[in-house]
Amino acid sequence: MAAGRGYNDAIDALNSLQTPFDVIEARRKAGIKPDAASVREMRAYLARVGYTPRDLDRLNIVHVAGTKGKGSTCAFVDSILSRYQQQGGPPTKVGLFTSPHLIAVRERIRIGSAPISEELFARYFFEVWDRLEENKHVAADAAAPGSRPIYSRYLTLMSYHVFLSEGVDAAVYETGIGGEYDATNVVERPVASGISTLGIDHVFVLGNSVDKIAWHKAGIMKPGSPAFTIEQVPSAAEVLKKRATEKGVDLKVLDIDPRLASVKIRPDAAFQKKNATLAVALAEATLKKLDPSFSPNPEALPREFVDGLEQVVWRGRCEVKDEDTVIWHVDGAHTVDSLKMAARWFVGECARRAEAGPKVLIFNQQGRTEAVDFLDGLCNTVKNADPAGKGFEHVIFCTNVTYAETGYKRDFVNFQHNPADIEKMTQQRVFADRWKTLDPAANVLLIPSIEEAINTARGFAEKGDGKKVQALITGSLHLVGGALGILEGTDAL
Ligand SMILES: Nc1ncnc2c1ncn2[C@@H]1O[C@H](COP(=O)(O)OP(=O)(O)OP(=O)(O)O)[C@@H](O)[C@H]1O
Ligand SMILES: [Mg+2]
Ligand SMILES: [Mg+2]
Repeated sequence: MAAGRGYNDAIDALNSLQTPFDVIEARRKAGIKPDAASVREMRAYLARVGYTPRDLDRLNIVHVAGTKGKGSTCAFVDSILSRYQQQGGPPTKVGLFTSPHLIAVRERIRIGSAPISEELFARYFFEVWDRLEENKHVAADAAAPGSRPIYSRYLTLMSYHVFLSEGVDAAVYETGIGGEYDATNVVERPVASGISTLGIDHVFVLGNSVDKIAWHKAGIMKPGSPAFTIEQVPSAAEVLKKRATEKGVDLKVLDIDPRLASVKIRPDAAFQKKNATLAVALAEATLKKLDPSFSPNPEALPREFVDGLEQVVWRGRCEVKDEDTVIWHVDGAHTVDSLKMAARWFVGECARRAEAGPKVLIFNQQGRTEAVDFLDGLCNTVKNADPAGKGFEHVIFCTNVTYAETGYKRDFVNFQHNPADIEKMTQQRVFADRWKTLDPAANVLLIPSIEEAINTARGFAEKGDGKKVQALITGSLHLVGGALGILEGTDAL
């Protein structure tokens, strides 16, 4: 481990906790997946850091699982609760834990909606590091003495330490993968649980059908805590209902909240209204718990809710950035369904412009072979929206390597992918071949870094007739985070 104890040292130490590519592969082949032991292990680490699950009750946790919309829902809840905090509370301090990160690791742990500072991050990171070492024999049956949690679990563990140390009294938690065996599921008495839209993702860990996936997500519902979800596909809805009954949980299935009719939800799309509906219910449940005098008004949302929903900041999702020669559309969608959604949003934005130039796609998704099937919906949605059936003119597949010269930004170092695949652009070649069959008219390019991909798109504007290029950057939050970092520099956080 590095000798220093600054932020960069913390990120280096954290990166050392990534499971390397060859270990991931070996586990995959052996069929090893997270199970109940993963949560026992988290509890053991929690004990080594000095906490019991009872201590987490002080955080009044709102817990959110789902395939898509978790982060957005959490951001809405955080934003609403923050308005109450700003007026003197309750709550007095709001914490937000999300994943993955877009620009910097510390984004995952926020207080008052702002990522914790580098200084605070480094301090708490090493406090956890030292406590794990000092107490390495505690609960030795559940976690090997001297072992450390892997990357995402370490951050989860650290978030509890940060929030408890800083006196957070309402904390919004996004699950990492699934729910039942997720690191965040050490919480036993959440204030409320919410399950956002379910679909197919993380097939190896969670299973290959929506009902299997729903079983995992349902694992965050806890007896004694209210639970909410929104409309789901029937097979998912059924599993959620069944598991709620088994657990003795009263699961409320919410239709789009009619009180949102007068609220400007962005983007103006049904999926986002579902996220907002869920967020409103979760925020109401939290406020009821924290303030016995709070009672929801069934007719209209209070000002704090409206402001919280309308002014939420959730970067990298449906963002438009108007540059001199390029209009960038940036969205971190990375499943079949959410990419269709992103494509629809993109064509909607393009349709509003009378004078506009060629459409350019910058796409990547690293390490998931099934990602090649993400392309069909993306290609066809754009083609079908055009009266002449014209799709993207230029299609760029790049890696998630940030810079042409210096490689990855420290916060994006990733040992979990096969380095040879990135070097040879193996995955991008598969994407390119597929796109050529989907749209033979497209100019398909392979470009090694995000920086060069962005410059290539800018180049199309120079060669064009002065009309602005309309570019969509999508497929991966790593790609989108790297792109925003390049487009905005350090201001992106
Ligand atoms: N309810 C939803 N249904 C379908 N797609 C959605 C929904 N909510 C958001 N999306 C799409 O998915 C993208 C990611 O949204 P968000 O960050 O809220 O999801 P997440 O569940 O946190 O995903 P991740 O797996 O990256 O953690 C958005 O940019 C949007 O395109
Ligand atoms: Mg996900
Ligand atoms: Mg997320």
